[in-house]
Amino acid sequence: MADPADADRTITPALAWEGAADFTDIRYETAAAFPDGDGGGRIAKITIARPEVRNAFRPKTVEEMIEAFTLAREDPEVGVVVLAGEGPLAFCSGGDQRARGDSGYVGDDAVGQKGVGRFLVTDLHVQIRRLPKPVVAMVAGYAVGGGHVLHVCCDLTIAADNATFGQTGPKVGSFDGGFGASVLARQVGQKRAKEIWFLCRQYDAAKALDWGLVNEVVALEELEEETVRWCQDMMRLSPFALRLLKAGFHAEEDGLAGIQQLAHDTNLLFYGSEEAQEGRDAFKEKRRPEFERFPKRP
Ligand SMILES: CC(C)(COP(=O)(O)OP(=O)(O)OC[C@H]1O[C@@H](n2cnc3c(N)ncnc32)[C@H](O)[C@@H]1OP(=O)(O)O)[C@@H](O)C(=O)NCCC(=O)NCCSC(=O)c1cc(O)c2ccccc2c1O
Repeated sequence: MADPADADRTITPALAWEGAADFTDIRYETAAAFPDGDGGGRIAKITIARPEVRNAFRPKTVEEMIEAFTLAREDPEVGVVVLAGEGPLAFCSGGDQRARGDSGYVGDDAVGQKGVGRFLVTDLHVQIRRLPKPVVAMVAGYAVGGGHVLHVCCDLTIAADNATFGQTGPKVGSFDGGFGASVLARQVGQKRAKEIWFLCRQYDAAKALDWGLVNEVVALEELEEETVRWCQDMMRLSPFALRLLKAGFHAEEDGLAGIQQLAHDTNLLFYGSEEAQEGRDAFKEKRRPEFERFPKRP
């Protein structure tokens, strides 16, 4: 049970967030990363805004998150994305059990899902893994069930002192044997990942830090300030280097799909070369490409 005293604690806002799109279940906001003008770019923040159910997600919530992550990806100003939950009590409590049908989660109003059970959150996991910008989970309170899997899928996690982590699937007749198990095992090791899933215990922030499940633990009040500091540090670095690093980390873990992303990221670089441009120009000019001009590098 959440500590009732936590309900009166407030996370200090660190940036002047501006609403950047209208959603029902989430908020999508962006802010200048360096309000003092000491750098450029923006940070995007996606907040699950259903505190009455500890930020559990229904199909519509996931649909909106997918749209928001697409907005963040496509915005050339945005360098880092923060994923958060509304309020001090929960990051996310996983799938909304009231929307759980007999063959997945069912949405009444979500596009293309009327009455059809799905695990749409799977698409969101893949999207976060593929997003060519760092994604930081900012965890206050509970990150449990599918909410725990969400933070596992993020690149970094900054936790508040009241954060509580755990998987609940086997308690409620569910499990995530996808990234929820495999990526978790990469993060904390097989024995601990199996413990988390097989015993369904809850772990406090100190234990999560000790296990390498989170990157940093701070007072709840300072959670956003600390998260933004980490984002600012990344915003000062080469975005393409970070993109390639993320793809590199996932290349092996995500199998052929991971290698594909890394390979296509190298295409982006190759297209900028004279050698690649010679191929394109020769085709357009209907002539033989002069690739002999380019070195056969050792
Ligand atoms: C998160 C809690 C530990 C918090 O406990 P606390 O005592 O602080 O608060 P309450 O229990 O009183 O909750 C307040 C209020 O919120 C409602 N609520 C909380 N979580 C959910 C939820 N997930 N769905 C619906 N409603 C929720 C709760 O009923 C209360 O409402 P009242 O009207 O009674 O006031 C604790 O709440 C808790 O343990 N929650 C459940 C956590 C859980 O089991 N989540 C689901 C796991 S399964 C899952 O998430 C999942 C999702 C997927 O999309 C998958 C996809 C593919 C494979 C697997 C998937 C999967 O397993």
